[in-house]
Amino acid sequence: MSQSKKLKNVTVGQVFKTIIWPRRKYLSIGLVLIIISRLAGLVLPGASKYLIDDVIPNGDMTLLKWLILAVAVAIVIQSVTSFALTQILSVEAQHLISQLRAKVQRHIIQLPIRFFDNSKTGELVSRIMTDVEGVRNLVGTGFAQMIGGVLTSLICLVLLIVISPLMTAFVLIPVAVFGVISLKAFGKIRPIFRERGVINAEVTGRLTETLGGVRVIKGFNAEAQEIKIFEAGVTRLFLNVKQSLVTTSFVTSAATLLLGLASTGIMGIGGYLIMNGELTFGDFLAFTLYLGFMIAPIVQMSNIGSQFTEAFAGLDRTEEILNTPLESEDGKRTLELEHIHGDIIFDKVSFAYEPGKDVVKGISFKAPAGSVTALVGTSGSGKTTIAGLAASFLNPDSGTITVDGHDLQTISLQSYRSQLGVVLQDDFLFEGTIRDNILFPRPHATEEQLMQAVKAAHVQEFTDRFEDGLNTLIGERGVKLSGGQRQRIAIARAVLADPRVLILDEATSNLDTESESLIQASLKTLMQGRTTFVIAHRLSTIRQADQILVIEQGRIAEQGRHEALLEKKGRYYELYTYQARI
Ligand SMILES: Nc1ncnc2c1ncn2[C@@H]1O[C@H](COP(=O)(O)OP(=O)(O)OP(=O)(O)O)[C@@H](O)[C@H]1O
Repeated sequence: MSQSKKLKNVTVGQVFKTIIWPRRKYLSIGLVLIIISRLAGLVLPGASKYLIDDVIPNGDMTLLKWLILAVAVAIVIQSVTSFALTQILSVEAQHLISQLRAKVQRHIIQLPIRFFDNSKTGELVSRIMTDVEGVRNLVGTGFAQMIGGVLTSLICLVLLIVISPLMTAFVLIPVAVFGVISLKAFGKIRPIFRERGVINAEVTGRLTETLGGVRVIKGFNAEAQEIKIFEAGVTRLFLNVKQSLVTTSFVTSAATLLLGLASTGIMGIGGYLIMNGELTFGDFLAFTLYLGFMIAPIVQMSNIGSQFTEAFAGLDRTEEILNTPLESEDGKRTLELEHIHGDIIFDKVSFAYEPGKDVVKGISFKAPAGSVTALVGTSGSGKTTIAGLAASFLNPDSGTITVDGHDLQTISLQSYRSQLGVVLQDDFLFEGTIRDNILFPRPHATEEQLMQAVKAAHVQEFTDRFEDGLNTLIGERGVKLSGGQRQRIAIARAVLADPRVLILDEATSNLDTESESLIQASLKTLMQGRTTFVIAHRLSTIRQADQILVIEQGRIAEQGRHEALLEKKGRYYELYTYQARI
């Protein structure tokens, strides 16, 4: 709710400039087709007048033939133009949707990590896939209907005035009342549509989490709770739709009522005028038919109006995302480093997720190029945050981090991250082959480079057992891998990427001895010659580290190598002996 309040309305002018104007070619062709189609549509009521006033009373067979020919041609024109219209405009609308989806995804993926910390995955999926869908109404057939409707109504209005100004005036009053009602109504439902986007995203977000975490849910027997939460979500969605339906159906009914009353009045006035000889039967029939043609689009407008309102509401939300600054949009990040040596220095670095609550408090240390810095400490002490700062995922609130003497905040993300590698606990593998997963950071690596990485990470030890080797599919449609196997793929990927700076979050899970020793060996190769920050859980890694930082509540409590720290019998000794006891 608070999110929707923050939103600014997208204006008609903005939409015209960014969506309508660039498509002026399609839309003008569409417009011409609409004009032809609507004019053709008026041939039938026009012909009826001649049929009644001239052909039938005079028995004029020649005129009858011409009339029938004209009506038949008009109908063919109408069907051809409406086909072409749908083809041109609907296809262009879908094209626009795909372009917008790509644009929103491109933007979202470049937002800072902090943004993702605060958003649900499913919610973002919904923003990319669903929010932009409404725009099809702006460019697609909705647009054609609106322009066509306005045009038909105007032409019919002129024809009605020509036939009888008095009867036309009688019709215009309810039309004006209807106009006021519908304008008010659409102003009211725009926030409802926007709220729908929010609810939709929330419900989808939770659903994605529920399905992803199904093991935990079943493990805690929490199905009933999730069912309840989802039901509550879909009910909110239903109530929202209901609310907008009440408004739109009110508008449609108001139209039917007001315009129906007008038609009734017309019957009276028309009958009176015919009896007085001031109106012919043909004119009366044509008036009634034209009136229908004028009214139909106005009633339809309520539908189109809600489609437009929906489009605008979706655009409001899309615009909000597109206005969120990209992580690279920090004017200071202009330094391009061709090659990074990897000397990293933290100088009095502080960081807070929430203002006033520092999680990292004035930390200073040096990580020389090629060294391994192990971060140890209790849970929540700030290890991941420090690693995130070194990875440029987070920026210090005060103090500086320098890389080869340059402030990390001035280095372009592209140039730093191209020399950065991360191996995280629950590493990200996607559907595809093992080969694709390893090649992911360097899709154009040679077979030789790939094989080197595969060997270094001891991936072959298990892929050799698969019939398709490295080409084995993993994920839903392929084999399931063990935790240790997944880690080795992640390590192979990092070896192939050959980064200068490496962030490593060691897995805490206990592995069997064979896996464990293979992983240790792989990690050793991986860390060699790279500036490594490792959130260390394995004793072997900690022992070999060039320096260990013992983190306590965001500060470095102790610093040194394993043996020296043990001798000191301080905090590290306590942690170490406590772990050893377990
Ligand atoms: N995205 C976030 N928003 C707000 N607070 C956060 C966020 N991430 C972490 N914190 C807080 O910052 C503190 C340090 O967290 P951090 O993840 O760095 O600790 P850690 O030492 O890595 O813990 P662990 O070993 O359990 O992973 C914790 O108190 C945590 O609650």
